[in-house]
Amino acid sequence: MIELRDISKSYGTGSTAVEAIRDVNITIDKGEIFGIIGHSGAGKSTLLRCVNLLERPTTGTVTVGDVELTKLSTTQLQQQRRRIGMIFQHFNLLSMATVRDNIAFPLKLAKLSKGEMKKRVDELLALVGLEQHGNKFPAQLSGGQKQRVGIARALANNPDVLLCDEATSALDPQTTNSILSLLVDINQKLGITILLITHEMHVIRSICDRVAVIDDGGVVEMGDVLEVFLKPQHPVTRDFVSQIADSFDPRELIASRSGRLIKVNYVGDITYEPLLFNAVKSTSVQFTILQGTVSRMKNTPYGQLVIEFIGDHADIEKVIADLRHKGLEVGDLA
Ligand SMILES: Nc1ncnc2c1ncn2[C@@H]1O[C@H](COP(=O)(O)OP(=O)(O)OP(=O)(O)O)[C@@H](O)[C@H]1O
Repeated sequence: MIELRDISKSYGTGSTAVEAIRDVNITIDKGEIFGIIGHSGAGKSTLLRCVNLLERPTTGTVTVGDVELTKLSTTQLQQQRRRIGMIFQHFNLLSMATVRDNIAFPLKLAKLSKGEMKKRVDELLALVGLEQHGNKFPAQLSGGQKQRVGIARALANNPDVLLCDEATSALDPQTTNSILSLLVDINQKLGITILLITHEMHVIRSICDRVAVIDDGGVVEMGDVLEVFLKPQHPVTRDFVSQIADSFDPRELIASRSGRLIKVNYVGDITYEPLLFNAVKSTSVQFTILQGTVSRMKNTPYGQLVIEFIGDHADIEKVIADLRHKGLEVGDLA
């Protein structure tokens, strides 16, 4: 649905030039929720704005659907932008217009009749749960409600793609979660492809299918959220993962424990099965859980444990082999 090929973007020229994006290649499938995460200044906004050409890349091509946007005329580009909705951190609503008029704004540009416009605004108000608030002004709404207006406006022309520019960064945790649920709902009901940028790993973990980590203008890691989250390779990725992980490093225990310390990762329905108990019960091995997380990423349960096994070496090997056979990823803590 979205293809960014060899994208670079520089601001300024000569000795003051800033290379905000360098050689980025990302392909996003139809119906995916794709997240781009990076620290402040990494280039997230620039990259997102390259997708609808609010920023024109210095080099490279942008294709949305089967249309290469980078080679269109201004008029053709305006037409194609209707297929790409966008929401913003600070909502960007018209303060002097009611909720209904804010949502109707892109419909006016698309020259819908009054009747069609009313019908569509009613549908959109229902979709984002604001049926009771159509005649209010933005100043009379909470942050979460303002973002719902932003989402309704972005969806007005039935876009194929929704770009989200730090859409929950100005919201408290509870409101953030309600907006994230709404985005998933929209993705599932309407099949819209969502591309979001964020500096919060929580956002990625809650709703994204895949993630790209960017640092200093380049992609340093990309893949399925589960894969990247459970086995982060790049220091910047590890940094983001640690935002939602236990800050205690279990390797500090190695010197003080006499048993064998093992790290176990598991994903999917086996998370809720008594695999550890079953693996040790016919052996002499005892175990202690030293650290553990059992949680969910989007809809997938997963667990990460650090376990101390005490017992006969051969029996411990047998337990490890049994766990691996059941699909768990098992390795020594090192
Ligand atoms: N219009 C501009 N002119 C010059 N430099 C710019 C411009 N916009 C962004 N930059 C520079 O490009 C780099 C990337 O900025 P960008 O805003 O894309 O990062 P970001 O990851 O979105 O950061 P933040 O999370 O703080 O918004 C930064 O070094 C920034 O100073």
